[in-house]
Amino acid sequence: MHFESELLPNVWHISLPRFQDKRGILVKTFSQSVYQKHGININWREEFYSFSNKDVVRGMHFQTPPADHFKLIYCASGSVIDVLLDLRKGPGYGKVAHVKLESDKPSVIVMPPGIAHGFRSLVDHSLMVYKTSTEYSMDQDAGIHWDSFSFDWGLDHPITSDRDAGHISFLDFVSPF
Ligand SMILES: Cc1cn([C@H]2C[C@H](O)[C@@H](COP(=O)(O)OP(=O)(O)O[C@H]3O[C@H](C)C(=O)[C@H](O)[C@H]3O)O2)c(=O)[nH]c1=O
Repeated sequence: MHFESELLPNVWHISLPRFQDKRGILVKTFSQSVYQKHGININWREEFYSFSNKDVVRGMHFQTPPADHFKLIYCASGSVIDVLLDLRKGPGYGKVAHVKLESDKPSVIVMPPGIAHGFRSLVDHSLMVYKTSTEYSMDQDAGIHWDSFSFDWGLDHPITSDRDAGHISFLDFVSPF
């Protein structure tokens, strides 16, 4: 595992080893000792996954305190443009980072509380896997409208949930982080 870079302060992009042979492929996504060496020592409490078809946009999601959490994500199949919006008060507030996640070149993103996360699927059946450091809390499940901050998703009419279409604009957001 190679800790590539900090996409935003304390947001890690980690490239993963990918072992291929005539049977197929094996990818290791998490190793406690390797992560601990880089100061990432999280008690992951939940894991879940989603499939998304081409031009689906999910996000921008985050959990507010006291359910705010660290989040680990990776694309196990397909490819997405992953987008991160910094909601933490301070000089980095509003900064955006994005990176292509694809199963052919596997990598993981680990983000701390205060980062809104979303992605655009580039193909059908993109499989996104998540770990979080808190258990899901519907009352603290919040979002910012995907098209309300400075990022070009490359399309005007993505497939979104009604809920995501109704999130507040980033301009109206007041950060609790
Ligand atoms: C995450 C979660 C969701 N749900 C329910 C809530 C909704 O009724 C339904 C779908 O949830 P949502 O529309 O929030 O799913 P996504 O839009 O795929 O959200 C996910 O993708 C974006 C990009 C993220 O970063 C979020 O962390 C992640 O939750 O599952 C639960 O009951 N438990 C859970 O832990």
